[in-house]
This record gives sequence, C-alpha cells and structure tokens, in this order.
Amino acid sequence: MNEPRLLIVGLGLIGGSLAAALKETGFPGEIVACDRNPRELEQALSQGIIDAGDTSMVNLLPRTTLILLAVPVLSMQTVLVELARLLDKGLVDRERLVITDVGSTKASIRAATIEAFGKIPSNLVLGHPIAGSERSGVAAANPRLFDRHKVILTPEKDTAPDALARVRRLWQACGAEVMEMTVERHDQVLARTSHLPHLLAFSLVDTLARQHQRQDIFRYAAGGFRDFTRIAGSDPVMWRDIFLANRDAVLDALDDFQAGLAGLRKAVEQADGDSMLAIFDRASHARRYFDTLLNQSSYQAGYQIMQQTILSFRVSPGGSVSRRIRVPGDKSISHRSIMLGALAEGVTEVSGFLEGEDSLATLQAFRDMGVAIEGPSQGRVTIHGVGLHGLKPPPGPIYLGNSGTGMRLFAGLLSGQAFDSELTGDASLTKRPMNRVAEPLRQMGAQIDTAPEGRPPLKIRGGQALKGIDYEMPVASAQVKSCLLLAGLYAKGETRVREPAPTRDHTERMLSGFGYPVRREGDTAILSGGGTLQAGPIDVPADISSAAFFLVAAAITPGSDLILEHVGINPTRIGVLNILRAMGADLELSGQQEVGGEPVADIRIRYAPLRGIDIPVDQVPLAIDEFPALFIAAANACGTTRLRGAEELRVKESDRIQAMASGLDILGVTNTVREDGIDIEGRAEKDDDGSRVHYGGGRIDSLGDHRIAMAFSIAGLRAGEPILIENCANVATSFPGFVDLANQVGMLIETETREGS
Ligand SMILES: O=C(O)C1=C[C@@H](OP(=O)(O)O)[C@@H](O)[C@H](O)C1
Ligand SMILES: C=C(OP(=O)(O)O)C(=O)O
Repeated sequence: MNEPRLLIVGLGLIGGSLAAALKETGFPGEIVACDRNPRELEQALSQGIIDAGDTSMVNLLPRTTLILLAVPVLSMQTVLVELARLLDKGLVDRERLVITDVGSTKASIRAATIEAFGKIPSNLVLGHPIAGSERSGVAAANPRLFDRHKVILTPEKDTAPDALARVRRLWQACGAEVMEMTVERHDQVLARTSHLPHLLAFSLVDTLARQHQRQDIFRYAAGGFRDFTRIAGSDPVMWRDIFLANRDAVLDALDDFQAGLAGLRKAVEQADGDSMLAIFDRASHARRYFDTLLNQSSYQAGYQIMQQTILSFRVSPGGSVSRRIRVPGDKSISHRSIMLGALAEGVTEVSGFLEGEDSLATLQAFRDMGVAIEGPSQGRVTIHGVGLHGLKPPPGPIYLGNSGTGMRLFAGLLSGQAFDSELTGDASLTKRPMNRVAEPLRQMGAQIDTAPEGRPPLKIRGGQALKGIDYEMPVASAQVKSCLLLAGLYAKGETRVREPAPTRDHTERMLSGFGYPVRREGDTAILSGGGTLQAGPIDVPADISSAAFFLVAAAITPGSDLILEHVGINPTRIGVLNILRAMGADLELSGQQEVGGEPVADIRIRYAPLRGIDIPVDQVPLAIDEFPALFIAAANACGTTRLRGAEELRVKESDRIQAMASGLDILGVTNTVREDGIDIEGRAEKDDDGSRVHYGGGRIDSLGDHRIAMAFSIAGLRAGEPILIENCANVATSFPGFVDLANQVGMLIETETREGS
C-alpha cells in the first residue's frame, strides 16, 4: 500500500479499529484522525494508533491520499459538505485522493454525496465492514475486528478502478475479505441480517423492562436472554440513524418477520406442535446449513473453509488393534430411513442413524420441504411423515454436500413431485456423472436439466406425469436402481429395473418393511406406482463400509483381536468379508439376527498373514466402497492382488484407483494402474513373522475423499515412518468420530489443522 497519509474522520469503534489494525500490519504511511471530541483523539494518541489528531479537517488534509469517513450515518451529510468545501480550496492533491466510508446504510450516504458534490465523484468508493460490537468508542478499538470479516464495497459504474483497488487493499491489509454489490442490494441484505435483529433486541429488552415484574425478569434472565439481547446494548444514536436512513428496506424485512411471527403465534395458540417443530427444526439447523451452502462444501469442509484451516491426520507408525467397538450407522440405510420416513404416513422412529454429513444433508433437505423431524440425538431421529404427496416446495436449491447417494436418490424422488427443484453439491459432487439417472428418468417422463456432460446441478421440473419403464442398467449401481424405484412410486404402471450384477438392496427391503410391495424376478426389481408407505421403526445397523477400515486394520496388525458389534451383513454388502477371507483373514461372525429387515452380526477379527488374490469380479459391486481399505490389505499381503471390473471406482468422491495408487507410490508399494482396476504387489514375505514394517511413510493428499483418508490412516499400522494425510475434513461425511475410535483401539493418529491458502 502506498498511502502517505490516511485521514480517518470520526474515531469510533470502527475508525479506531481500522487505525489499530493498520498500525499492527506496519502501515507505512501516517494515520491521522479528525473527531469532534478531543478526548477520543487523546485516547487514540495514547493508544499509539494514530500519529496526529485534530477537531477539524483543515490541518489534516495536506498530504492526505486516502480519507475514510467513519462518522454516524446521519452526520455524513454535514461532513461531506464540509469536505467538498475544503477540497475546492485545493488543500489536497485531488488527482491522487480517494475517499471511502464505513456507513451501515448506503443509499442515504450516496444521496448525501450527490448533495454535497453534485454527483458521485469517481474517486469515492462507498463501503461497509460487516464487523462491529455492542461496545463503542475508540477505547474499544480492536485491531482484529476485521480479521476474516467481510467488507462490502458498493462501487458505481464510473468508479475509478484504481480507487476501488486502493480501498480493497486497505481492507485486505486488515485481514478482511472484500466483496462488491450494488447499493440497493446492500441495503436490503443488511436490513435483514443486521438492522432487523437489532430492532428486535431493542424492542424485546424495552418491552420487558417496562413490565412491572421487570426486576424478576432481569434477575432470572438466563443465557438465552443474554445472547439474544446482547446487541440491545449498542449505541442508540447510531442505530436511530440507521433506521432513519434505511427505512424502506427495514420495513420490508419487518413485514416478512411479522408474517413469520404471526404463523408461530397461531401455532402456539392452536397447540399445533407439528408446525412449531417444523419451524424450530428448520431454524435450528439453518445457520450451519447456510454457511456450508455458501461455501459449496460439505459441512465439515465448509466449516474449515470458513475457519480457513485444513485438517490433516498425522499417523505415527505402529500401534495395535484390540477392543470391542461399534462403528456409526450405515450411511445407505440412514439416507433411506429419512427419505422413506418422510414419505410415509405416520411417525417413523429411527435409531442408530448416522450423524454424518451426507445423511444430515438429506435430513436437512426434507426439513426444507416442510417435514418435521426431531433430532438427531445420539442416533435417534423421529420423522413426522407427510405421505407421498405431502412435500412442500423447498425455498431454494437443495444442497447435498458431498453425497452422490443423496443426489441420485433425490433426483428420482423429486421427479415425481408437483414442484420444481434444483439439486446442488460441493466441488467433488459437482464433478460426478448424473446422466446415469437423468436419462432413464427422462424415459419415465421426467424433465431434468443438467450442467454440461450430465454434471450437477440438476434442475428438475415438477408436475410431470411419470410412467413406469423397463430399464436395463448399463452399470451395476444401487443408486440408479433406487432412484428409479423412488420415481416409480409416482409413476403410472410398473417400473422394472434390471441390474447387471446384484447391488445393495436396502431400498427394496425398506419399502417392503413400510408395506409397499416390491417384487424381485431374477435380476429385476419391480414395483408399481400409486401405493402408500406406512411408517415403522428403523434400527440402522453399524456400517460395514466403516467397519471395513477396522477389519483391515486388525487383519494386518500382529496381535490384534477386535470385535465389531451389530454390523450390517446384508448379502449385497459383504464383499469385503468374502475378499478378506479369501486373502486368509481370520474372521468370525456371531449373534446373527435380523433387525428391521436387515441382517446384522458381531464380527471378530484377529491377525493372520494375508496373501494376494485375484479379486472375483462378482464381488466388486458387493465391496464397491471398501476397495480403498482392501488396497491397504493388499499392500500388506504376500503376493500380488489384482482387481478388475472396477471402473466405477473412478467416479466416486475421487478417482479412487488413481488416488490410492498415488498414495501407495508414496509409501513405496509397487502397483500398476489399469483402466478398470489395479495390481498391487503385497509387501509381506512368505515367512513374515509380523515383526517387519512393510513400507515407508510420507505426505499423502486424500483429495478430500473420506475413504482415501481413512484407508491411509490404517496403513500406518505397518509403516516404518509417519504418514501425513491431508484434506481429511470429509471423513465426517461417513464416519464422524473416526480418529477417536481409531485411537481407542490402539492406532496412533493425531489431527492437525493448518492455515489454508
Ligand atoms: O445406494 C447407495 O447407498 C450407495 C451405492 C453405491 O454407489 P453406486 O450405486 O454408484 O455404485 C455406493 O458406492 C455408495 O456409497 C452408496
Ligand atoms: C461413494 C460413496 O458415497 P456417495 O456415492 O454417496 O457419495 C462412498 O461413501 O464411498
């Protein structure tokens, strides 16, 4: 920044904090301030945040290149008129000068500018830092006030690009993220996000303070009251000015709010618990949801982008694997429990629900479509079903984070609704192929637009009459099958889906459990539209795909003895057990039973030397998500393991063949990548007594794919050096608590966060 002199007019909290922030960053120019109150100037001088101060601008203008107006909104007019007068006197080099402000409303300040200058000067850039505090005055100045906060600039068409760039740099130097919008948009957005909440806080506190039991009210006021009303302690003059200046936008926002409040009042009056629950649930999740939506990321990764950190796992070599544990609930079944529960008649109680980001995104989507859902709380969710035709239009695009299952199943379900919808997701999901569902859905009569090459977002036109089709799937995909069966619920006639190889059948099982007839003829699943679903309890088993990491961990670690409880062993999911057994793993199943139509068992696994195998092609769809873990088993086996017929792995959250091959290369495990698979040369030797390490360590990028991150975490058990795995936030999509559980069984994983770029 090359600003020989910055003049701050109005030394309140914002002006003072800017001065303090710039001083901390080593701002090379002088910082001078003008304020009507000499005590504020003395205070700032004694804090060392300004170099000089004066109660009038005249003496400070010479040599000034940048002026920041930080006076209250309604004083802006007077200051601007005075400034225009002084500038006409030639006190300053006008060619070089840039003027900006920090006012909380922009239309009124723009009008004041035109009044003072006769037009909006091209060197004037209006702005507003979205940061503040209920405290005021320069004594409360905080050099970190703008750090990672947003600053909105509202340039006009003929604003000089250089002036805009210099104001941008000023804020960026204080750590702020600078964005641009029009004056009108700014005022509307701020009316809702800032002005309305302040109005409510002032009003609530004032209303309560005037009631005769006020002493008791304030004596017993708890955290909720304090949180909600903190901002009622803000500067009254400043806020009066804001409401005078932004009247129209505030009134619009207030009208919307009053309509919402009236709805809630009615629900309370009529003891309408379902309506209240729907509103409270939506609201209680909305904040986090919108943060992630804005970041176009999964919940955790979005949170990290907000915090500008990157999560890594540092895995120390060695460790042990013994204990009795239960991994979180099955992701596929959790998605379906919410979907079918919402579409059923009656109340569905779910236990064992996976509180991972993918299934939570599905849950949020139904809340957005008006379904009242309680929880999740420790795996319990209560869904107040609205019936097959009871969903309401969502208020905007449905955001599914990282979840391919979510997007493909929703595509089918929403094709049958009366309303339009749009499905979006994070950067990984946006790259995944959706034509596999869009094309057959179109054959059923759905209207779906995709981005080029069949990528998300999907735009689905409601109100289409669907008809059943007889569809032969080109790929063995449970997501495609489930998508078409869900659309089939809304279609006229029979929907028949033929699979080239068996894929997970949770949709069929759960539909049957909810009393909806689904037939199977050989390799074809069949249902007819027009029925109803009856709610019933769902017990979600532990996810065999999550268990797989621990199975492989125990299988490769000498001395291990691990029991995994209540794992789903649906025959369409047990490829990982079959493959590990074929490699020589010591596996025992006990306590087999059926819960809610899904078989479960406890699985005990102990160390035994593994050998490389040719993986039978028919096992591929039955173990599709477990290959990253199985590749680590292969790396620790004796001999070569060959996988073929697994091209689907290339279109998961990452290209899992390439991502695993790159990581194995770093560890020093020889492998050959094939179009549809991989050959992995196991590092164990024939007489392996379990004491040798099998490979080295290094830094591996998981590419944001949860299963790649977890696979290399277990690889550490037989590594000779630490493994640093980067980009691990998405582990929370399928396996929240993975690191804690891994460490409980004896693995050695630490999490690290570092600043992102
Ligand atoms: O239906 C499901 O719940 C899933 C099906 C599989 O995907 P495909 O259908 O694309 O094989 C699997 O990879 C995914 O994790 C979950
Ligand atoms: C592929 C996976 O999930 P999805 O397709 O739902 O993103 C997975 O969990 O490995």
